Amino acid sequence: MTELLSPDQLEERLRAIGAARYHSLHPFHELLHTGKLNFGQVQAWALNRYYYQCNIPIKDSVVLSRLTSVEDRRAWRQRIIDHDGSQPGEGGIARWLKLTEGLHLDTAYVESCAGLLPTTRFAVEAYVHFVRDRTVLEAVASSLTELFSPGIIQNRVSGMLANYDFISKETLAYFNNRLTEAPRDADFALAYVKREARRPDQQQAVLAALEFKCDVLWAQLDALYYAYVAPGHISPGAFVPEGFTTELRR
Ligand SMILES: O=C(O)c1cc(C(=O)O)c2c(n1)C(=O)C(=O)c1cc(C(=O)O)[nH]c1-2
Repeated sequence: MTELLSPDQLEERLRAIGAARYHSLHPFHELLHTGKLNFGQVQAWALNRYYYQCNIPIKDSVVLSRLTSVEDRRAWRQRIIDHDGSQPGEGGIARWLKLTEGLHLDTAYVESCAGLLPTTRFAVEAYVHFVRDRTVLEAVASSLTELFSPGIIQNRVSGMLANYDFISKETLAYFNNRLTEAPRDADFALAYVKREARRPDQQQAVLAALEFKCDVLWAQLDALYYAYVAPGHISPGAFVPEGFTTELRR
């Protein structure tokens, strides 16, 4: 029988999953942050990640609809506002489009999602389906990768600014807001699971939800690596950068 963990032991186990499986450890991120990728490879990353960005508020709307307490919904709805904004041109999705625009990608093409790698689509959709089909506790727990995102975002922003002449503070503005939004969201989700996971089976489900989410993030980077770095097999129909080469910058 699995033992019942104290709330703090549960947190410790969650943090251990992040330390072992978060996408900060993926070799594609290492290349991205240290300036090794060429322009086309960075374009491919931003284009594919757009699909994650635009599905996050859909995912959060599903979670919102499943939370039964007014207080929890009040807190959760801020996530949707953060990404969708309250006016045209505001919010995280619009800020992500500033990045893709800065990388010379046509906005209509990005928004059409026509150039995605199939794995990007499948991984992101698996996340949306997970929060719909599993318990609301697992749905909340699956957002807990955000506990680990401020570190990688800081590395990414400083690394990309230092290493790519085609990247500026303005194009990376998306990440500024995340540095305050992510800890706020993660604190809420962590308190929620520590409070609500009161049985061993629920605690195991929470841990498995975080592992699942790490897989969602990891699979997206595996797909980028396979298509745009090595061996460089771009899926039929997916984005092909101009003058595509898998040669890395030195
Ligand atoms: O840049 C990153 O590495 C990163 C990671 C994650 C994450 O850990 O899921 C998110 C984000 N960014 C992000 O910008 C974001 O809005 C976000 C929402 C969520 C979520 O699961 O609800 N994760 C993340």
